[in-house]
Formats: sequence, structure tokens, C-alpha cells
Amino acid sequence: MPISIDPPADAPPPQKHPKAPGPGERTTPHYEGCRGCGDVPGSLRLASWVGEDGVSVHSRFDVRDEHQGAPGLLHGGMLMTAFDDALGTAYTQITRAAVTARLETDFRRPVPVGTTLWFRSRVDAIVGRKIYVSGVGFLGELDGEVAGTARALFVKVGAEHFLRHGRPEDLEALGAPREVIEAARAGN
Ligand SMILES: CCCCCCCC(=O)SCCNC(=O)CCNC(=O)[C@H](O)C(C)(C)COP(=O)(O)OP(=O)(O)OC[C@H]1O[C@@H](n2cnc3c(N)ncnc32)[C@H](O)[C@@H]1OP(=O)(O)O
Repeated sequence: MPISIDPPADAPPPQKHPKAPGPGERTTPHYEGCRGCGDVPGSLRLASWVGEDGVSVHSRFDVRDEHQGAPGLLHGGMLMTAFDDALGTAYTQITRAAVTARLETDFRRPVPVGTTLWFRSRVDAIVGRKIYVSGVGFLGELDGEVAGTARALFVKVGAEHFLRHGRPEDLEALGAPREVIEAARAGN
């Protein structure tokens, strides 16, 4: 039986992080090697901007041949990847370093190759380490026909999560000293 990811009704409204970009500004990838938003081979190259309210985010994903799951149609897992990243980008405007614990997606319309998908995502609540986020994907334009909807629970983690579980060479490329990685793995 999955644990509920309904945001508590009495949680205070999330506030934008003071260093987050302002309304209309482009957000930066949370990790350059990310296959959702990084500028690397195999990435969806999701691009995101802060919404007019300064807290929500809208994102763009151009669906190409390499994203197919059926003839000429977007793979459902690729849509989930796009939602994961779009919803994750929404929480990074408010707080830092959390990982996806649960992601629920409803697939409402098939998405043909050549479509531009647009997303609106927002943080609904933050309670302790738990971040509740939801989003909608639209065909062709923001607020166009709904292609899918998603809800996610992200759980805040410290740097040790990545030091302990990430691949050492990728962590070293980001500047983490080998001894720090080894200490995290040893549980120190
Ligand atoms: C810009 C950013 C974009 C990001 C997009 C990409 C994000 C990713 O792809 S992240 C990679 C995929 N995710 C992962 O690898 C995470 C793997 N899972 C984990 O590491 C752990 O399970 C983790 C960290 C989520 C939680 O573990 P842990 O730190 O021990 O916390 P734990 O006590 O189990 O859970 C914390 C709370 O969350 C709740 N919770 C945890 N998992 C779930 C879940 N699946 N469903 C509902 N609730 C959950 C727990 O019930 C608990 O609630 P409470 O505090 O009320 O008791």
C-alpha cells in the first residue's frame, strides 16, 4: 500500500529562495550531467523558466525521434522523466537538494514526435524534509490541451546522499576530494 503524497491542507505557502531567479528568468540545470535538463547527449534538454508568480515554473520539451516509445509517439517513461525534472526544477526555486521518493503520472493524450510539450509545475507544500509538487503537461502551448498530469514527493537529502551513493569519478569531476567520498562511504 503506497504512502499518501497528498499535501497537508494546513501547510504554509512555499516561499521562493532569495537567490532563485526572478519571474520570467531561465533556471539553470541542477546538474550539467542530468539527462533531463543538462546539455549532454541523451538529455531531453528540458528548458525551464520561473513563472509570473515567482514560485511556479514552466518548462519546454521538444519531442524528437529519439524519444519514441511507439511509432511516432512519445515514450511514457520519457514523459515521466520530463515531469520528474520539471517538478524538481520547481522545488529548486525554494529549497536545495532533494530526491524523488514518489512520482505519479496520468497519461491523458498521446504525444506525437515533433510536438513541443509545455509544463506548469509548482510546489504545493513543504513539511519537514518532504516537498509536495504537482504539474501539468500541455500539447503545443502553455495551457493548451492537457497531455498529462503528475504529482511527486521529493525528500530533502544532505550532500552525503550523493557522496555515499554516486559514482566516484562523477563526484571527483564536480570537485569532491577522494578522501571526502571515501569517508562518506565509510559512514564517517
Ligand atoms: C532540479 C531537480 C530535478 C530532479 C529530477 C531528478 C530527481 C531524481 O531523479 S532523484 C533519483 C531518484 N530517486 C532516488 O534515487 C531516491 C531513492 N530513495 C532514497 O534515497 C530514500 O528512499 C529517500 C532519501 C527518498 C528517503 O529515505 P530516508 O532519508 O531514509 O527517509 P525516510 O524516513 O524513509 O522518508 C522520509 C519521509 O518521506 C516519506 N516517504 C519516503 N518515501 C516515500 C514514498 N515513496 N511515498 C510516500 N512517502 C515517502 C516517509 O514516509 C517519511 O515520512 P515521515 O517523515 O512523515 O515519516
